[in-house]
Amino acid sequence: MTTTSPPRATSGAWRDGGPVGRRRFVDLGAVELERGGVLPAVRVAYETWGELNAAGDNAVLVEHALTGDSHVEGPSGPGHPTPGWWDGLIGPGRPLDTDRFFVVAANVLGGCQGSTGPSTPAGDGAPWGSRFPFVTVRDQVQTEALLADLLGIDRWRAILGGSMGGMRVLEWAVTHPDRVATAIVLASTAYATAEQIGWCQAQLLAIRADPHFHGGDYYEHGAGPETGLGIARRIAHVTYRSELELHERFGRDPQQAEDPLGGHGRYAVESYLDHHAGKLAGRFDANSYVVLTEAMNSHDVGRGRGGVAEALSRITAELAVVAVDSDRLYPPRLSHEIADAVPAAAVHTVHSDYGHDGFLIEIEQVGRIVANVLSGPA
Ligand SMILES: CC(=O)SCCNC(=O)CCNC(=O)[C@H](O)C(C)(C)COP(=O)(O)OP(=O)(O)OC[C@H]1O[C@@H](n2cnc3c(N)ncnc32)[C@H](O)[C@@H]1OP(=O)(O)O
Ligand SMILES: N[C@@H](CCO)C(=O)O
Repeated sequence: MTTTSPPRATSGAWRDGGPVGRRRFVDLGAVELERGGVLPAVRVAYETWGELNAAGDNAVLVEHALTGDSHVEGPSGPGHPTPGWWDGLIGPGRPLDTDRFFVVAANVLGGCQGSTGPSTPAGDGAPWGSRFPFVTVRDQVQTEALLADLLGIDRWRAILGGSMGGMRVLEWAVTHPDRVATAIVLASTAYATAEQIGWCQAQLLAIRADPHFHGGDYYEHGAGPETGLGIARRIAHVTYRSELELHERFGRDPQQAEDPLGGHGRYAVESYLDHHAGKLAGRFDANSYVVLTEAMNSHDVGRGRGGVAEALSRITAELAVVAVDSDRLYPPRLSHEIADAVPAAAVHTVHSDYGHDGFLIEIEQVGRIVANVLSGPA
């Protein structure tokens, strides 16, 4: 196997941590971080579908977005608090055809669904909390490269993902061009834009201003910063949808019998956002939200590489860039910027009324694009 960057340190023996439901765990040892320092004893949770062939050249990596996890496909159950977030994409005869492909999905470094993150124990047994280091998208990809090594995958047949997942796809293709045959980047960008960073600032402040945040060391307290996390989700969720969808779906309707003009009642859209806030606060760790949001803000494939265009020129993979036409958070111009820098890249458009979340909702269109891109030989 060859890599284009020197391997970073790993230490300690790898071991398979055994399954929980479909989810398996590997201990990767220590991972050196881009910003300095080392994360010791990194563990990654992952799931697989299908079989790795004898040549080891049929593996596909699916990269999840901010609040996703390794459970791309299948019902909820032990180890899987939610159903698959791209349910219908993986299986025999499906776009990620398990008769052809060995599909892998891992929970991201810094996450809260089995991989090492702020809520997992540090060496002293207490959760990392505020001590968890700053990690970048490159650190996350480096961790996935170590996982690939351990799974015996020298080169991915394809890597695909949307939003924050698309950031990791691009970083893979730029950092390890010889390890990626096909890259599919959906609803994403080569760098976090000023507006994206701006929306994230408000979300981070909402979490950090929650009195239950305790600087990130809230685990030993009874309550965590659910209110701040919920406000962050409300802000983010509006950016994930389109103005027209919200208008046509909710308009100025009150929530059932509530009276918004009375000072206490809610509009239906407020109730909808309350619902999404409560759901996320019930399933996601606020510190992970902070760590992953800061990682997204750090995203810039051009950093230290002579700029974005220079970095993208390293890509040798077949590159498909997928834009959602109503996406106001990762607008289609950002997909075209990527494609413009990679002469052989193809741009595909998903038509959706739903905005950025269209990459999760428009599963049939996404599936058709994925199947089409993967229909040929590597
Ligand atoms: C199913 C899961 O949770 S998968 C978990 C992992 N998820 C991920 O990784 C991706 C993150 N997920 C998401 O971002 C979102 O859940 C999406 C994109 C999948 C949601 O997309 P959509 O299917 O369009 O759902 P939508 O935004 O319309 O929300 C539907 C929910 O809002 C609720 N809702 C709708 N209107 C209202 C209202 N006026 N008041 C209160 N709740 C409302 C519905 O009852 C429904 O609740 P439920 O999801 O608990 O059943
Ligand atoms: N709704 C998605 C969008 C992030 O891009 C998530 O929560 O992961």
